[in-house]
Amino acid sequence: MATDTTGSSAGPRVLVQDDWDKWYDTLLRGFGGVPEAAEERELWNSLTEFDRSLGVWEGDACVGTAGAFSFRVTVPGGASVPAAGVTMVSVAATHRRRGVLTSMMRRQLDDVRALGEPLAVLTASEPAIYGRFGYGAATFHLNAEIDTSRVRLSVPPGTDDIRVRYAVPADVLDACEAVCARLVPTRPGMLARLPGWERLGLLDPESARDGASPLQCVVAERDGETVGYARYRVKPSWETAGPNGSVILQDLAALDPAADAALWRFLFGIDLTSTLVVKGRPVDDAWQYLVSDMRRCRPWLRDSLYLRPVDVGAALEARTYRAPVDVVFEVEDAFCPWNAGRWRLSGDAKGASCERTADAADLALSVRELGAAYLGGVSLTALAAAGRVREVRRGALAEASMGFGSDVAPWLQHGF
Ligand SMILES: CC(=O)SCCNC(=O)CCNC(=O)[C@H](O)C(C)(C)COP(=O)(O)OP(=O)(O)OC[C@H]1O[C@@H](n2cnc3c(N)ncnc32)[C@H](O)[C@@H]1OP(=O)(O)O
Repeated sequence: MATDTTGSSAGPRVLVQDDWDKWYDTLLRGFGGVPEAAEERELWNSLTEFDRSLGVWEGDACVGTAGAFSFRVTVPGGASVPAAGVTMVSVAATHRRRGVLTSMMRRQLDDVRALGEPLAVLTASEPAIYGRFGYGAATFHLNAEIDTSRVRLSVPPGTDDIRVRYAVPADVLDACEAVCARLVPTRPGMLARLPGWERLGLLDPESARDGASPLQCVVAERDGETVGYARYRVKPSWETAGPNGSVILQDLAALDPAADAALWRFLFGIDLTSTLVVKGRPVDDAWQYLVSDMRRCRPWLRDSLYLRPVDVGAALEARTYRAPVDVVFEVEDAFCPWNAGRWRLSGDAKGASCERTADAADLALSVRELGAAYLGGVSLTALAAAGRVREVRRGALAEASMGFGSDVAPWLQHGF
């Protein structure tokens, strides 16, 4: 990757430490200009990968920002694949719609390719921005607002063997991280933790609480071993008819069904509350199958991780396929033309090869659809029904769609 830090043209140039404050203030202003608490700002400064962060400057004024983190993302089959985590994208409102974002996306994807990362991933402030650059929505978040005064939870056998106890979040951080680390390989879309990122889960600025308590934490233990945890806030409310508080779940992880159910049972039962607000959960989260009344849980979905294959061949080879696939894809990729053309994918549950071919195409699609389907959460059949994938050889769609699917819903465990 280029490390030019001297460029004075309007093109993107690599960020240096001394410019970070100006660069970050440009980013904050792009998101409305509300200052961040010192601990949050300091955390993002420490996590910034300077050699892969870009700024666009006009004189000494920063007018564009874009960063990338060197993530590894779990793909179907359990491998952990290098992925650029695109982040901190903004363009000054004085310079919008002049191609500044496009110039940063161009430079960034060229750099990602040069680094040999097969994938780029991001979460989007607005879904309409990144499709043109080849990103497809690959994972979704389940959100809910559960009426815990009405909805009952039935728990599986073994739940009573779990002890749920309060803990200071920082005191049990290592044990919580160990739980997460065991879960990362089990679900496509999850990110392996980079050094320093564990602090994200402890961030607790007053500005983020909206009247709720500081972060609270419980751990689930079986025979003294930590098998899960939940971090949440409580927002009390006193009304004429009595207490009507809310529990706002930040994150929860558990190693088995009993530990998971014990944590949800705890959250459902916190005194003086009648609503459990749940955001950013996997779409197949187990609590849905334990509740007495799903309608009163008010579930809704939101797009979460957008994925772009930067090297189609390497990306398709990096994952496995739950049923045998032998299909030629005709890939359209206007923004990264090195991907365009025909690729033969041959794979199964053990491994895969994906090479350039002159053979006739079986399926035609753009790299954006390939990105959407890549983690197994969006089916190629569904995309074909929307006209986004075209079946050329009869039978190829069902074969590829079956192979690409994932039994476990892909999920991104936190934003970035
Ligand atoms: C991964 C992340 O960090 S997500 C965060 C993204 N940042 C934000 O939302 C902060 C606020 N918004 C901004 O800073 C800017 O408006 C940006 C970054 C979204 C766009 O920057 P710009 O420099 O204006 O984009 P640029 O001029 O390169 O636009 C390229 C194309 O995308 C389109 N586009 C840009 N932004 C949007 C949008 N929000 N919605 C729909 N289309 C958009 C443009 O219309 C243009 O289309 P065209 O090629 O057909 O003319």
